[in-house]
Amino acid sequence: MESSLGISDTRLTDLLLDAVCVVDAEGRFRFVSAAGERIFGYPPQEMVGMAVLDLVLPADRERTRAAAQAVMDGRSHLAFENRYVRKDGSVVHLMWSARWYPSEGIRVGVARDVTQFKRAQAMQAALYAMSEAANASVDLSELFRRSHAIAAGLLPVSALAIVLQEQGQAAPHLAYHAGDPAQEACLLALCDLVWREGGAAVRTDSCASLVGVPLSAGASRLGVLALARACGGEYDAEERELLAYIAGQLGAAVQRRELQSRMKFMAMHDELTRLPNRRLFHDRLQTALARAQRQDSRVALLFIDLNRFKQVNDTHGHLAGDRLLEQVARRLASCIRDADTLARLGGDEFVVLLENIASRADADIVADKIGLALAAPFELGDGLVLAITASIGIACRPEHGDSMQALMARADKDMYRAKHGAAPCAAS
Ligand SMILES: Nc1nc2c(ncn2[C@@H]2O[C@H](COP(=O)(O)OP(=O)(O)OP(=O)(O)O)[C@@H](O)[C@H]2O)c(=O)[nH]1
Repeated sequence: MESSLGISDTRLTDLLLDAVCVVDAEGRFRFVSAAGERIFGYPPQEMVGMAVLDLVLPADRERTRAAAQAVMDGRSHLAFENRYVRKDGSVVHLMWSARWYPSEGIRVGVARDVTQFKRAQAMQAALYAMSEAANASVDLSELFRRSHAIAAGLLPVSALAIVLQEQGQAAPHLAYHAGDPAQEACLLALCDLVWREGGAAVRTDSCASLVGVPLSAGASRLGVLALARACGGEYDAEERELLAYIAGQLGAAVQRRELQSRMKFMAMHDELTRLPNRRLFHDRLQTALARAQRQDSRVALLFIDLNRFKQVNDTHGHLAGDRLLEQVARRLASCIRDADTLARLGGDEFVVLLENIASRADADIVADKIGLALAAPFELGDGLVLAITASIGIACRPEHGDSMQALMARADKDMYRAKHGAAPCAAS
């Protein structure tokens, strides 16, 4: 057919970026314009005679069948969206406008490739969802659960695994796995490969198609995020790119969270010995006293102050002093039970909180144990061996008071007397 300009309609449609498709009543292509090759990946002549639905992504077929029926019932359809599988197996997102011509028995549809737009939309959705998850979730496992849900909303996922490299650990450990348990082993093997080689990897196993991407933030390698899809082909380049994007967001969130928990730890612990600091100790003591008052139980405080520690610093240097404090902390920790609290109040002062003791004698036993533990010489490196002593003061609830202030003051006073060779405070 000629246009009023004397150019054939077909040559005009060939100029369009959108593909014009003419489909017969049986749902077979009768004509596809030149843009069809770019959009569907098939030369237009090869598409003639093919059933439309055979090219539609299986998940979208039912919707597409219903939309085609609506068009054939005379309802023109604008902006219907579905996905086709291109000749090379990749997926293209299309937006259609279509009309049925009853006298010719044909349906004419114009297909626009909106893949780039959809991808940008998906990335945007992932960005929002991930940043929301990163800020809202309370802990890492909740963040991982939400990231899993976001990934599953954008990609086919039958199982997901996250491995993380913790500080001081030799190798990354499994931090999260959800989905088909049968796929855990192959996901872990892929995580191991990605971690060792430092780059994204894909693998097709008997159980699934897998993809793994590094989790990192800046120059820090944090772990690996890996997905499995049980059926329906492999992850294409676009899906891998989307996953890398999610991993980038997740990596930044994990790093932020690690930083937060490190800061939280540092606010409550002593940097040198990693023991609870004064602030955390006060919290624990308050809680212990409240419990003791409820249960009418006994609590003891042991104040431990090293004797002439300043001399160690002055004679052997601050580093030797630090090493000595670290070793003292370890020896003190070995003298108490898990339920007791050992803290460093500052400098060379430590404190032990004993809960649920039967009598003052129990506190004396621990004090003797500490004296013995500290009596053995300390090897501080470079051949330096030192012996030290400590002064210990004891206060017990209820006999020395019921408040934190009263017990701390009493234990401090008792320690001072011990240091200066005076007899312990008289029992009150
Ligand atoms: N190496 C090291 N020294 C510290 C640290 N914190 C405090 N100090 C030092 O510990 C010393 C404590 O001095 P003092 O309180 O006089 O303790 P002392 O020498 O044991 O004195 P007495 O308790 O009276 O026997 C000071 O020299 C502080 O500078 C630390 O983290 N590392």
